[in-house]
Amino acid sequence: MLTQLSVHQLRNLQAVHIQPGQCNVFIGANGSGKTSLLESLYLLSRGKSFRHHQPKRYISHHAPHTTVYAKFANGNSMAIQKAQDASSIMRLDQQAVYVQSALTKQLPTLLIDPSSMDILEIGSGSRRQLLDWITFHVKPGFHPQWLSYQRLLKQRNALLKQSPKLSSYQLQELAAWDKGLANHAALITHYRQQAFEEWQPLFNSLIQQLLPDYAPFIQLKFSAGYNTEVALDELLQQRLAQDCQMGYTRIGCHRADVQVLWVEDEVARQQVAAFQETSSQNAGSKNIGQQDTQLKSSEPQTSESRLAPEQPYQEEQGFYDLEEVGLLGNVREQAANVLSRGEKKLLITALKLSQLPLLATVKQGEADSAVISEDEVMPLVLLDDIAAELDERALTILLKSLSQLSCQVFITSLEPKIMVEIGHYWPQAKMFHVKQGQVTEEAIN
Ligand SMILES: Nc1ncnc2c1ncn2[C@@H]1O[C@H](COP(=O)(O)OP(=O)(O)OP(=O)(O)O)[C@@H](O)[C@H]1O
Repeated sequence: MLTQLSVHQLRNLQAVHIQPGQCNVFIGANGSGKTSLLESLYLLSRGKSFRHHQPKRYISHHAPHTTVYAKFANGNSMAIQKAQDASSIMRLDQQAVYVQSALTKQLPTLLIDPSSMDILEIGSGSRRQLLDWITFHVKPGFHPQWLSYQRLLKQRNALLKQSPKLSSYQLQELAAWDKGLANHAALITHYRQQAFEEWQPLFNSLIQQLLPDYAPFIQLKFSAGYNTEVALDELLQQRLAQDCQMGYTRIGCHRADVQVLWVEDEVARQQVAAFQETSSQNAGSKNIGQQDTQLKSSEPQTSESRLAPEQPYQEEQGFYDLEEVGLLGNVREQAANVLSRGEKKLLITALKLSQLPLLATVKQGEADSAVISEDEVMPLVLLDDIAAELDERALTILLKSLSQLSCQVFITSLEPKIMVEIGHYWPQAKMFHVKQGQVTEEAIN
Protein backbone atom coordinates (compact mmCIF):
# COMPACT_ATOMS: atom_id res chain seq x y z
CA MET A 1 0.00 0.00 0.00
CA LEU A 2 1.12 3.51 -0.83
CA THR A 3 1.91 5.38 2.39
CA GLN A 4 3.61 8.57 1.15
CA LEU A 5 2.90 10.72 -1.86
CA SER A 6 4.83 13.80 -2.96
CA VAL A 7 3.87 15.86 -5.98
CA HIS A 8 5.85 18.79 -7.37
CA GLN A 9 4.82 21.25 -10.05
CA LEU A 10 1.80 19.50 -11.43
CA ARG A 11 -0.83 22.07 -12.44
CA ASN A 12 -1.51 24.16 -9.30
CA LEU A 13 0.17 21.62 -6.98
CA GLN A 14 3.57 23.16 -6.30
CA ALA A 15 4.75 20.97 -3.43
CA VAL A 16 2.36 18.48 -1.86
CA HIS A 17 3.29 15.83 0.70
CA ILE A 18 0.66 13.52 2.13
CA GLN A 19 0.48 10.22 3.95
CA PRO A 20 -2.40 8.27 2.44
CA GLY A 21 -4.34 5.48 4.12
CA GLN A 22 -6.45 2.77 2.55
CA CYS A 23 -9.26 5.19 1.69
CA ASN A 24 -8.49 8.84 0.98
CA VAL A 25 -10.91 11.61 0.21
CA PHE A 26 -9.89 14.96 -1.31
CA ILE A 27 -12.43 17.66 -0.56
CA GLY A 28 -12.27 21.12 -2.08
CA ALA A 29 -13.91 23.75 -4.23
CA ASN A 30 -13.86 23.78 -8.03
CA GLY A 31 -10.35 24.40 -9.33
CA SER A 32 -8.68 23.68 -5.97
CA GLY A 33 -6.53 20.83 -7.32
CA LYS A 34 -8.41 17.63 -6.39
CA THR A 35 -8.36 16.07 -9.86
CA SER A 36 -4.72 17.06 -10.22
CA LEU A 37 -3.92 14.83 -7.24
CA LEU A 38 -5.55 11.87 -9.00
CA GLU A 39 -3.74 12.90 -12.17
CA SER A 40 -0.41 12.69 -10.33
CA LEU A 41 -1.09 9.09 -9.27
CA TYR A 42 -2.20 8.19 -12.76
CA LEU A 43 0.96 9.76 -14.18
CA LEU A 44 3.11 7.70 -11.84
CA SER A 45 1.34 4.50 -12.81
CA ARG A 46 0.81 5.02 -16.52
CA GLY A 47 3.36 7.65 -17.53
CA LYS A 48 0.68 9.94 -18.94
CA SER A 49 -2.23 12.07 -17.87
CA PHE A 50 -5.85 11.10 -18.37
CA ARG A 51 -6.66 14.70 -19.27
CA HIS A 52 -4.03 15.80 -21.79
CA HIS A 53 -1.40 14.03 -23.84
CA GLN A 54 0.99 16.95 -23.88
CA PRO A 55 2.99 17.28 -20.64
CA LYS A 56 3.16 21.06 -21.03
CA ARG A 57 -0.57 21.13 -20.24
CA TYR A 58 -0.18 19.53 -16.82
CA ILE A 59 3.33 20.63 -15.83
CA SER A 60 2.90 23.82 -13.77
CA HIS A 61 3.25 26.97 -15.85
CA HIS A 62 6.90 28.09 -16.12
CA ALA A 63 8.22 24.85 -14.54
CA PRO A 64 10.60 22.62 -16.55
CA HIS A 65 9.13 19.35 -15.29
CA THR A 66 6.80 17.69 -12.81
CA THR A 67 7.76 15.02 -10.30
CA VAL A 68 5.68 12.43 -8.49
CA TYR A 69 7.17 10.25 -5.77
CA ALA A 70 5.48 7.47 -3.80
CA LYS A 71 6.64 5.28 -0.95
CA PHE A 72 5.03 1.97 -0.02
CA ALA A 73 4.29 0.29 3.29
CA ASN A 74 7.26 -2.06 2.83
CA GLY A 75 9.67 0.88 2.39
CA ASN A 76 10.05 0.58 -1.37
CA SER A 77 9.45 3.56 -3.59
CA MET A 78 8.82 4.73 -7.13
CA ALA A 79 9.13 8.06 -8.88
CA ILE A 80 8.58 9.70 -12.22
CA GLN A 81 9.80 13.01 -13.55
CA LYS A 82 8.13 14.22 -16.74
CA ALA A 83 9.64 17.06 -18.74
CA GLN A 84 8.06 19.51 -21.19
CA ASP A 85 9.46 17.53 -24.15
CA ALA A 86 7.62 14.39 -22.87
CA SER A 87 10.84 12.65 -21.80
CA SER A 88 10.66 10.76 -18.49
CA ILE A 89 13.06 9.77 -15.77
CA MET A 90 11.71 6.85 -13.76
CA ARG A 91 12.94 5.12 -10.64
CA LEU A 92 11.87 2.00 -8.88
CA ASP A 93 13.33 1.86 -5.38
CA GLN A 94 16.10 4.35 -6.30
CA GLN A 95 17.12 2.40 -9.41
CA ALA A 96 16.58 3.85 -12.87
CA VAL A 97 14.09 2.02 -15.05
CA TYR A 98 13.64 2.68 -18.73
CA VAL A 99 10.20 1.35 -19.58
CA GLN A 100 6.96 2.67 -18.17
CA SER A 101 5.53 -0.84 -17.95
CA ALA A 102 7.90 -1.51 -15.01
CA LEU A 103 6.02 1.09 -12.94
CA THR A 104 2.61 0.15 -14.34
CA LYS A 105 3.13 -3.45 -13.27
CA GLN A 106 3.88 -2.39 -9.69
CA LEU A 107 1.09 0.14 -9.39
CA PRO A 108 -2.03 -0.97 -11.27
CA THR A 109 -4.35 2.02 -11.36
CA LEU A 110 -8.01 2.20 -12.33
CA LEU A 111 -9.69 5.53 -12.95
CA ILE A 112 -13.41 6.23 -12.85
CA ASP A 113 -14.10 9.83 -13.83
CA PRO A 114 -16.85 11.68 -15.66
CA SER A 115 -15.12 11.05 -19.01
CA SER A 116 -15.36 7.29 -18.37
CA MET A 117 -18.94 7.61 -19.63
CA ASP A 118 -17.40 7.58 -23.11
CA ILE A 119 -16.54 3.91 -22.70
CA LEU A 120 -20.04 2.86 -23.65
CA GLU A 121 -20.72 5.59 -26.09
CA ILE A 122 -17.87 6.27 -28.47
CA GLY A 123 -15.82 3.92 -30.62
CA SER A 124 -14.24 0.74 -29.42
CA GLY A 125 -10.88 2.23 -28.35
CA SER A 126 -11.60 2.78 -24.67
CA ARG A 127 -13.27 -0.62 -24.25
CA ARG A 128 -10.32 -2.27 -25.96
CA GLN A 129 -7.99 -0.37 -23.60
CA LEU A 130 -9.94 -1.69 -20.65
CA LEU A 131 -9.53 -5.28 -21.80
CA ASP A 132 -5.87 -4.67 -22.62
CA TRP A 133 -5.25 -3.19 -19.17
CA ILE A 134 -6.28 -6.41 -17.44
CA THR A 135 -4.69 -8.61 -20.11
CA PHE A 136 -1.41 -6.73 -19.57
CA HIS A 137 -1.57 -7.37 -15.84
CA VAL A 138 -2.62 -11.03 -15.87
CA LYS A 139 -1.03 -12.39 -19.07
CA PRO A 140 2.68 -11.50 -19.10
CA GLY A 141 3.11 -12.74 -22.68
CA PHE A 142 0.62 -10.20 -24.03
CA HIS A 143 2.59 -6.94 -23.89
CA PRO A 144 5.58 -7.93 -26.07
CA GLN A 145 3.21 -9.29 -28.71
CA TRP A 146 1.14 -6.13 -28.60
CA LEU A 147 4.23 -3.92 -28.99
CA SER A 148 5.44 -5.93 -32.00
CA TYR A 149 1.99 -5.87 -33.59
CA GLN A 150 1.74 -2.08 -33.17
CA ARG A 151 5.18 -1.61 -34.74
CA LEU A 152 4.27 -3.68 -37.82
CA LEU A 153 0.85 -2.06 -38.12
CA LYS A 154 2.44 1.39 -38.11
CA GLN A 155 4.84 0.36 -40.90
CA ARG A 156 1.99 -1.16 -42.91
CA ASN A 157 -0.20 1.91 -42.59
CA ALA A 158 2.69 4.20 -43.52
CA LEU A 159 3.19 2.17 -46.71
CA LEU A 160 -0.54 2.14 -47.52
CA LYS A 161 -0.64 5.91 -47.11
CA GLN A 162 2.28 6.44 -49.51
CA SER A 163 0.47 5.39 -52.63
CA PRO A 164 -2.74 3.60 -53.62
CA LYS A 165 -0.67 1.46 -56.02
CA LEU A 166 2.25 -0.53 -54.64
CA SER A 167 5.31 -1.80 -56.52
CA SER A 168 6.01 -5.54 -56.63
CA TYR A 169 8.85 -5.03 -54.13
CA GLN A 170 6.50 -3.20 -51.77
CA LEU A 171 3.91 -5.95 -52.18
CA GLN A 172 6.48 -8.55 -51.16
CA GLU A 173 7.44 -6.48 -48.16
CA LEU A 174 3.79 -6.13 -47.21
CA ALA A 175 3.20 -9.89 -47.48
CA ALA A 176 6.06 -10.48 -45.01
CA TRP A 177 4.65 -7.92 -42.57
CA ASP A 178 1.19 -9.45 -42.90
CA LYS A 179 2.58 -12.82 -41.91
CA GLY A 180 4.15 -11.22 -38.84
CA LEU A 181 0.93 -9.38 -38.02
CA ALA A 182 -1.02 -12.66 -38.30
CA ASN A 183 1.33 -14.43 -35.86
CA HIS A 184 1.18 -11.63 -33.29
CA ALA A 185 -2.58 -11.23 -33.76
CA ALA A 186 -3.22 -14.91 -33.05
CA LEU A 187 -1.37 -14.65 -29.72
CA ILE A 188 -2.85 -11.28 -28.78
CA THR A 189 -6.35 -12.65 -29.40
CA HIS A 190 -5.53 -15.77 -27.40
CA TYR A 191 -4.39 -13.71 -24.37
CA ARG A 192 -7.30 -11.29 -24.65
CA GLN A 193 -9.80 -14.12 -24.95
CA GLN A 194 -8.35 -15.82 -21.85
CA ALA A 195 -8.40 -12.60 -19.82
CA PHE A 196 -11.93 -11.87 -21.05
CA GLU A 197 -13.15 -15.30 -19.94
CA GLU A 198 -11.69 -14.78 -16.47
CA TRP A 199 -13.12 -11.27 -16.22
CA GLN A 200 -16.65 -12.02 -17.48
CA PRO A 201 -17.96 -14.00 -14.46
CA LEU A 202 -16.54 -11.36 -12.09
CA PHE A 203 -18.37 -8.68 -14.06
CA ASN A 204 -21.59 -10.72 -13.97
CA SER A 205 -21.43 -11.01 -10.22
CA LEU A 206 -20.60 -7.32 -9.65
CA ILE A 207 -23.34 -6.12 -11.99
CA GLN A 208 -25.69 -8.23 -9.88
CA GLN A 209 -24.76 -6.03 -6.91
CA LEU A 210 -24.62 -2.70 -8.69
CA LEU A 211 -27.58 -3.02 -11.07
CA PRO A 212 -29.54 -6.03 -9.80
CA ASP A 213 -32.69 -5.15 -11.73
CA TYR A 214 -30.89 -5.21 -15.04
CA ALA A 215 -28.21 -7.85 -14.50
CA PRO A 216 -29.97 -10.64 -16.47
CA PHE A 217 -30.12 -8.44 -19.54
CA ILE A 218 -26.55 -7.18 -19.62
CA GLN A 219 -23.96 -9.21 -21.50
CA LEU A 220 -20.36 -8.67 -22.47
CA LYS A 221 -19.25 -9.84 -25.87
CA PHE A 222 -15.65 -10.04 -27.01
CA SER A 223 -14.92 -9.58 -30.69
CA ALA A 224 -11.40 -10.10 -31.95
CA GLY A 225 -11.48 -7.42 -34.66
CA TYR A 226 -11.29 -9.95 -37.48
CA ASN A 227 -12.67 -13.37 -38.33
CA THR A 228 -10.36 -15.61 -36.32
CA GLU A 229 -11.33 -18.70 -38.29
CA VAL A 230 -9.11 -17.43 -41.08
CA ALA A 231 -5.46 -16.39 -40.64
CA LEU A 232 -5.19 -12.60 -40.53
CA ASP A 233 -2.61 -12.42 -43.34
CA GLU A 234 -5.07 -14.14 -45.71
CA LEU A 235 -7.79 -11.68 -44.79
CA LEU A 236 -5.41 -8.75 -45.20
CA GLN A 237 -4.38 -9.94 -48.65
CA GLN A 238 -8.03 -10.28 -49.67
CA ARG A 239 -8.70 -6.69 -48.60
CA LEU A 240 -5.48 -5.18 -49.84
CA ALA A 241 -6.96 -3.20 -52.73
CA GLN A 242 -9.48 -1.48 -50.44
CA ASP A 243 -6.89 -0.91 -47.71
CA CYS A 244 -4.65 0.77 -50.29
CA GLN A 245 -7.49 3.06 -51.30
CA MET A 246 -8.36 3.91 -47.71
CA GLY A 247 -4.72 4.30 -46.70
CA TYR A 248 -4.98 2.21 -43.54
CA THR A 249 -5.54 -1.34 -42.30
CA ARG A 250 -9.21 -1.84 -41.59
CA ILE A 251 -9.23 -5.19 -39.80
CA GLY A 252 -7.02 -6.86 -37.23
CA CYS A 253 -6.72 -7.06 -33.50
CA HIS A 254 -6.36 -3.27 -33.32
CA ARG A 255 -10.14 -3.28 -33.98
CA ALA A 256 -11.02 -5.69 -31.14
CA ASP A 257 -13.88 -4.72 -28.89
CA VAL A 258 -15.77 -5.69 -25.77
CA GLN A 259 -19.34 -4.80 -26.47
CA VAL A 260 -21.73 -4.24 -23.63
CA LEU A 261 -25.06 -5.51 -24.87
CA TRP A 262 -28.60 -5.35 -23.65
CA VAL A 263 -30.15 -8.72 -24.49
CA GLU A 264 -33.77 -9.43 -23.72
CA ASP A 265 -34.29 -12.97 -24.93
CA GLU A 266 -35.81 -16.19 -23.68
CA VAL A 267 -32.79 -17.05 -21.50
CA ALA A 268 -32.80 -13.64 -19.81
CA ARG A 269 -36.56 -13.79 -19.27
CA GLN A 270 -36.25 -17.25 -17.70
CA GLN A 271 -33.54 -15.96 -15.35
CA VAL A 272 -35.78 -13.11 -14.28
CA ALA A 273 -38.73 -15.49 -13.82
CA ALA A 274 -36.61 -17.87 -11.72
CA PHE A 275 -35.39 -15.00 -9.60
CA GLN A 276 -38.91 -13.70 -9.13
CA GLU A 277 -40.10 -17.11 -8.05
CA THR A 278 -37.44 -17.43 -5.38
CA SER A 279 -38.08 -13.91 -4.12
CA SER A 280 -41.88 -13.98 -4.42
CA GLN A 281 -42.26 -14.13 -0.64
CA ASN A 282 -40.98 -10.55 -0.53
CA ALA A 283 -44.44 -9.32 -1.34
CA GLY A 284 -44.65 -5.76 -2.48
CA SER A 285 -41.05 -5.67 -3.68
CA LYS A 286 -40.44 -4.44 -7.18
CA ASN A 287 -40.59 -7.08 -9.91
CA ILE A 288 -36.96 -7.41 -10.79
CA GLY A 289 -36.17 -6.17 -14.25
CA GLN A 290 -39.63 -6.54 -15.68
CA GLN A 291 -41.21 -3.22 -14.94
CA ASP A 292 -38.28 -0.98 -15.78
CA THR A 293 -37.02 -2.86 -18.78
CA GLN A 294 -40.41 -2.98 -20.45
CA LEU A 295 -40.61 0.71 -19.93
CA LYS A 296 -37.16 1.34 -21.30
CA SER A 297 -37.29 -0.93 -24.31
CA SER A 298 -40.60 0.57 -25.38
CA GLU A 299 -38.93 3.97 -25.66
CA PRO A 300 -38.76 5.04 -29.30
CA GLN A 301 -35.43 4.07 -30.86
CA THR A 302 -34.16 5.20 -34.20
CA SER A 303 -32.12 2.70 -36.18
CA GLU A 304 -29.10 5.00 -35.65
CA SER A 305 -29.49 4.92 -31.89
CA ARG A 306 -29.42 1.14 -31.92
CA LEU A 307 -25.97 1.15 -33.45
CA ALA A 308 -23.13 2.79 -31.59
CA PRO A 309 -21.05 4.96 -33.92
CA GLU A 310 -17.85 3.58 -35.40
CA GLN A 311 -18.96 -0.05 -35.22
CA PRO A 312 -16.03 -2.43 -35.37
CA TYR A 313 -16.05 -5.70 -37.23
CA GLN A 314 -19.05 -7.70 -36.03
CA GLU A 315 -19.82 -11.29 -36.75
CA GLU A 316 -23.50 -10.74 -36.07
CA GLN A 317 -24.04 -7.32 -37.55
CA GLY A 318 -27.42 -8.32 -39.08
CA PHE A 319 -28.81 -9.11 -35.65
CA TYR A 320 -29.11 -5.43 -34.92
CA ASP A 321 -31.59 -4.96 -37.73
CA LEU A 322 -34.71 -3.37 -36.27
CA GLU A 323 -37.15 -5.58 -38.17
CA GLU A 324 -35.40 -8.67 -37.01
CA VAL A 325 -35.65 -7.47 -33.44
CA GLY A 326 -39.37 -7.02 -33.96
CA LEU A 327 -39.90 -10.42 -35.56
CA LEU A 328 -38.08 -12.35 -32.87
CA GLY A 329 -39.74 -10.45 -30.08
CA ASN A 330 -36.28 -10.11 -28.57
CA VAL A 331 -34.21 -7.02 -28.00
CA ARG A 332 -30.47 -7.01 -28.56
CA GLU A 333 -28.66 -3.72 -28.72
CA GLN A 334 -25.97 -1.61 -27.08
CA ALA A 335 -26.67 -1.27 -23.33
CA ALA A 336 -25.76 2.42 -23.69
CA ASN A 337 -29.00 2.95 -25.60
CA VAL A 338 -31.14 1.62 -22.78
CA LEU A 339 -29.62 2.89 -19.53
CA SER A 340 -29.82 6.29 -17.85
CA ARG A 341 -26.61 8.26 -17.11
CA GLY A 342 -26.52 7.14 -13.47
CA GLU A 343 -27.09 3.53 -14.50
CA LYS A 344 -24.33 3.84 -17.09
CA LYS A 345 -21.96 5.09 -14.41
CA LEU A 346 -22.76 2.01 -12.30
CA LEU A 347 -22.28 -0.22 -15.33
CA ILE A 348 -18.90 1.34 -16.11
CA THR A 349 -17.94 1.05 -12.46
CA ALA A 350 -18.82 -2.67 -12.61
CA LEU A 351 -16.74 -3.08 -15.78
CA LYS A 352 -13.71 -1.55 -14.13
CA LEU A 353 -13.94 -2.80 -10.56
CA SER A 354 -14.67 -6.37 -11.63
CA GLN A 355 -11.14 -6.54 -13.00
CA LEU A 356 -9.56 -5.96 -9.60
CA PRO A 357 -9.93 -9.49 -8.18
CA LEU A 358 -7.99 -10.80 -11.18
CA LEU A 359 -4.95 -8.82 -10.10
CA ALA A 360 -4.85 -10.77 -6.86
CA THR A 361 -4.53 -13.97 -8.87
CA VAL A 362 -1.31 -12.91 -10.64
CA LYS A 363 1.09 -15.66 -9.68
CA GLN A 364 4.24 -15.06 -7.72
CA GLY A 365 7.25 -14.60 -9.94
CA GLU A 366 5.27 -13.69 -13.05
CA ALA A 367 5.99 -10.02 -12.68
CA ASP A 368 9.33 -8.45 -13.60
CA SER A 369 12.12 -9.06 -11.10
CA ALA A 370 10.16 -6.93 -8.74
CA VAL A 371 11.75 -4.65 -6.25
CA ILE A 372 8.36 -4.46 -4.64
CA SER A 373 7.34 -8.03 -3.89
CA GLU A 374 4.24 -9.38 -5.57
CA ASP A 375 2.21 -9.59 -2.37
CA GLU A 376 2.68 -5.84 -1.90
CA VAL A 377 0.96 -4.92 -5.16
CA MET A 378 -2.27 -3.22 -4.24
CA PRO A 379 -4.23 -1.60 -7.06
CA LEU A 380 -5.28 2.01 -6.80
CA VAL A 381 -8.82 3.04 -7.61
CA LEU A 382 -9.20 6.73 -8.45
CA LEU A 383 -12.74 8.07 -8.32
CA ASP A 384 -13.07 11.61 -9.58
CA ASP A 385 -16.18 13.53 -8.56
CA ILE A 386 -17.69 10.44 -7.04
CA ALA A 387 -21.18 11.80 -6.48
CA ALA A 388 -21.68 13.00 -10.06
CA GLU A 389 -24.57 11.21 -11.79
CA LEU A 390 -25.39 9.05 -8.74
CA ASP A 391 -28.30 9.27 -6.36
CA GLU A 392 -27.86 8.36 -2.71
CA ARG A 393 -28.83 4.72 -3.15
CA ALA A 394 -26.47 4.22 -6.11
CA LEU A 395 -23.63 5.91 -4.23
CA THR A 396 -24.14 3.59 -1.26
CA ILE A 397 -24.09 0.51 -3.50
CA LEU A 398 -20.93 1.72 -5.20
CA LEU A 399 -19.09 2.43 -1.93
CA LYS A 400 -20.17 -0.87 -0.41
CA SER A 401 -18.97 -2.86 -3.43
CA LEU A 402 -15.70 -0.94 -3.52
CA SER A 403 -15.02 -1.49 0.16
CA GLN A 404 -15.21 -5.26 -0.37
CA LEU A 405 -12.35 -5.21 -2.87
CA SER A 406 -8.69 -5.28 -2.02
CA CYS A 407 -7.52 -1.89 -3.25
CA GLN A 408 -6.42 1.55 -2.11
CA VAL A 409 -8.97 4.22 -2.89
CA PHE A 410 -8.59 7.92 -3.74
CA ILE A 411 -11.82 9.86 -4.05
CA THR A 412 -12.55 13.49 -4.89
CA SER A 413 -15.67 15.33 -3.82
CA LEU A 414 -16.89 18.88 -3.60
CA GLU A 415 -18.83 18.16 -0.42
CA PRO A 416 -17.45 17.05 2.97
CA LYS A 417 -20.78 15.40 3.80
CA ILE A 418 -19.69 12.40 1.71
CA MET A 419 -17.45 11.45 4.68
CA VAL A 420 -20.47 10.20 6.62
CA GLU A 421 -21.24 7.56 4.00
CA ILE A 422 -17.58 6.72 3.47
CA GLY A 423 -17.09 6.29 7.23
CA HIS A 424 -19.59 3.40 7.19
CA TYR A 425 -17.33 1.37 4.94
CA TRP A 426 -13.85 2.69 5.85
CA PRO A 427 -13.87 3.73 9.52
CA GLN A 428 -10.19 4.75 9.13
CA ALA A 429 -10.73 6.84 6.00
CA LYS A 430 -8.56 9.95 5.69
CA MET A 431 -9.89 13.32 4.63
CA PHE A 432 -7.67 15.90 2.93
CA HIS A 433 -8.76 19.45 2.37
CA VAL A 434 -7.55 20.93 -0.91
CA LYS A 435 -7.36 24.70 -1.30
CA GLN A 436 -5.51 26.53 -4.09
CA GLY A 437 -3.08 23.68 -4.55
CA GLN A 438 -2.38 23.26 -0.80
CA VAL A 439 -3.38 19.91 0.71
CA THR A 440 -3.90 19.40 4.44
CA GLU A 441 -5.10 16.33 6.29
CA GLU A 442 -8.08 17.04 8.50
CA ALA A 443 -9.33 15.15 11.50
CA ILE A 444 -12.72 13.52 11.01
CA ASN A 445 -15.20 14.27 13.75
N1 LIG B 1 -0.33 23.90 -16.28
C1 LIG B 1 -0.91 24.48 -15.23
N2 LIG B 1 -0.18 25.22 -14.36
C2 LIG B 1 -0.74 25.80 -13.28
N3 LIG B 1 -2.04 25.68 -12.96
C3 LIG B 1 -2.82 24.98 -13.79
C4 LIG B 1 -2.31 24.34 -14.95
N4 LIG B 1 -3.32 23.69 -15.57
C5 LIG B 1 -4.42 23.91 -14.83
N5 LIG B 1 -4.13 24.68 -13.76
C6 LIG B 1 -5.02 25.10 -12.66
O1 LIG B 1 -5.00 24.07 -11.68
C7 LIG B 1 -6.20 24.11 -10.91
C8 LIG B 1 -6.55 22.70 -10.51
O2 LIG B 1 -7.50 22.10 -11.33
P1 LIG B 1 -8.22 20.73 -10.96
O3 LIG B 1 -8.88 20.30 -12.22
O4 LIG B 1 -7.27 19.80 -10.31
O5 LIG B 1 -9.30 21.20 -9.89
P2 LIG B 1 -10.47 20.40 -9.17
O6 LIG B 1 -10.31 20.68 -7.71
O7 LIG B 1 -10.49 18.98 -9.58
O8 LIG B 1 -11.73 21.15 -9.75
P3 LIG B 1 -13.21 20.63 -10.11
O9 LIG B 1 -13.92 20.36 -8.83
O10 LIG B 1 -13.78 21.83 -10.81
O11 LIG B 1 -13.07 19.46 -11.01
C9 LIG B 1 -7.19 24.89 -11.73
O12 LIG B 1 -7.46 26.09 -11.06
C10 LIG B 1 -6.49 25.18 -13.04
O13 LIG B 1 -6.77 26.46 -13.53
